[in-house]
Amino acid sequence: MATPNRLSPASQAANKVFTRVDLDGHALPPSPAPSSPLSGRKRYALATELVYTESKDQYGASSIPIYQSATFKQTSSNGGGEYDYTRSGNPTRTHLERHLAKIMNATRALAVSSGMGALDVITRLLKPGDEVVTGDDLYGGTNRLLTYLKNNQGVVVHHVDTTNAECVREVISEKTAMVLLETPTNPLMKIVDIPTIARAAHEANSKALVVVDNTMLSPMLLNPLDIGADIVYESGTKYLSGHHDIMAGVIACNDPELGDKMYFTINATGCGLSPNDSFLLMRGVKTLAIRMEKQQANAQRIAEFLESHGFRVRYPGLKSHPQYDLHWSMARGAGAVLSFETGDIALSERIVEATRLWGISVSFGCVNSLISMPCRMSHASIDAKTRQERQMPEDIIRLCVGIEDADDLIDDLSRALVQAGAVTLTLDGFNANNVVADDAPPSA
Ligand SMILES: Cc1ncc(COP(=O)(O)O)c(C=O)c1O
Ligand SMILES: N[C@@H](CCSC[C@H](N)C(=O)O)C(=O)O
Repeated sequence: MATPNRLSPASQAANKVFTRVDLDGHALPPSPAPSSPLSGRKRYALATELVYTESKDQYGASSIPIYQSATFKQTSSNGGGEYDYTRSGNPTRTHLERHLAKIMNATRALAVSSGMGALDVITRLLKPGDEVVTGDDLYGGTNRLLTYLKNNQGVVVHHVDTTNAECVREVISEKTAMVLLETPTNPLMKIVDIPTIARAAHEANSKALVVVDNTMLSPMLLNPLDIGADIVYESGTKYLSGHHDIMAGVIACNDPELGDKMYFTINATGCGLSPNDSFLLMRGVKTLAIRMEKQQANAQRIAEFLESHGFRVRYPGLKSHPQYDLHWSMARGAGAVLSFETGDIALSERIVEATRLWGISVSFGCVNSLISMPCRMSHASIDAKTRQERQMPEDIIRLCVGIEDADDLIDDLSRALVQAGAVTLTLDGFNANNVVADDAPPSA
């Protein structure tokens, strides 16, 4: 990372009205929001905090205006205004970031142009020779970026089974600069013990950064910063926005220095979230609680439906999930993504293609329900050999459950299962034709 500029006396004078400046000498808006409970006011329940904002808008606008402006006029030749250029800061984005800091239990939040953009900002904290410890069941794009860093930037990346804290301990050392975790993993829905791994990482190297990708759960269901993480990030494209109409990424932390370093990268590279997308993300966040509640209730019903008909279902809301207790020791809900296996790749393809209500699409967290085959779609950037080594079943079907009527979703899925030949009809209903053992490979 480039050495930060020192402030010239002129900039110091120009910025004297601001209490904090960034690594480049720009004034930093106070974070979190003045409406934050960290400023001493009563903390409401999360569903309330998601919608509650205090705006100082000159006309009392109830919703943050979109400051669709690249530049901001200054009142003096020294500059020094709170905003000068949207790459460096924009009032709509700042409003969103303050709100995010509040709901992510952080003192600083940053909004960028995608979830991968967020991980790019975070991994720029690394330098050649640094070691990263991460999972062997990761989102495909995360795996791709880490592979790039390994091949081109001299970063050493260890992929281990992060669902087994012992496997993580074995590779953690004083050289570990970052531990990058996802829970539940995408798409195998495996659970990672954040507090135990964070403790092990910090014991080995007090400067090691524990980073958690919280995309699958959102701040509605988990606050990784409260249980040992140093940085949390998520794809705002998913639950936070909820409608698949924007790409966004959010990052949050409690260490001001870390926050400033990441802000430096955002300003230096220009990946801050646009004013219009900041507005849309802010609007989406307000309905997070009600969407997540409905999506989760639907997901639970669908997981139980599939399991009761003999499918092997991976969902932390099911008691049969091998890490059910661990998940619920950290999280407030199971989320709305689940996966199941059929034992046969062609059969899975027929099921996916036979659904009508379920859109064949990557991504999750949207109000609409989606169905996909991760090995062909979201995780196709992980090569087939690596997928096999990581025991990712090629026949796995991922369901990302939306807010539709649960009976309609179940009816559509039932029809698709019958049409695809995945089940045998009996007088009592139907049952999966193939019972998938825990470690059985799917037939091609
Ligand atoms: C778990 C997870 N993390 C990060 C990302 C990256 O987010 P984005 O698509 O917004 O770049 C995704 C999906 O794309 C994801 O599923
Ligand atoms: N073609 C895209 C695939 C995006 S996958 C989006 C999402 N994270 C998911 O899991 O569905 C790419 O190459 O990144």
